[in-house]
Amino acid sequence: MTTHYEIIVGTMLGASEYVAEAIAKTLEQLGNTFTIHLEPTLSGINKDSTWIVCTSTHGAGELPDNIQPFAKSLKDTDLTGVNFYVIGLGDTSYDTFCHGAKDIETAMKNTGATLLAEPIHIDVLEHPIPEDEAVALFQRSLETA
Ligand SMILES: Cc1cc2nc3c(=O)[nH]c(=O)nc-3n(C[C@H](O)[C@H](O)[C@H](O)COP(=O)(O)O)c2cc1C
Repeated sequence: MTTHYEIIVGTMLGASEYVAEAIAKTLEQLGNTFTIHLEPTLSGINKDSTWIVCTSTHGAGELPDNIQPFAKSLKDTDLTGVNFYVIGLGDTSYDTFCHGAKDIETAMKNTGATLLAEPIHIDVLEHPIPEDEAVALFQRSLETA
């Protein structure tokens, strides 16, 4: 069955965008379709699709600027029935490792949306090319979801 995926990207320096593109390629090879959102807005994202939030963390554990308006708009929104995955990029030298991804996971759950698999948190210190690790882990998530 073909599934459409809405890939919501939070990025400052582009690494999460590369990860999103690699995930999209994998999904496409499996016969699915996708849209990548680099300036995500709630109204622009299809609620009948599966969502993937792919975001880094910046500042002192904050979400990148481009995804902050989207994250704020989740408050008081009902997304019951929406299924989602989370892929976070971070650096374990910060004690706020992947806090942005963790915050948006909580915000999504508070809307009533359903997390389909354990969130993926990639340490870019250990994986300087995070897309390879992300694809490997995400393929496992698809199998268990
Ligand atoms: C100024 C700055 C602050 C950062 N703060 C955090 C942080 O608080 N927690 C974390 O896990 N990673 C942090 N990182 C690491 C980034 O999340 C990591 O480099 C990531 O790969 C960047 O992805 P992007 O290019 O998609 O933004 C920080 C990086 C920079 C440059």
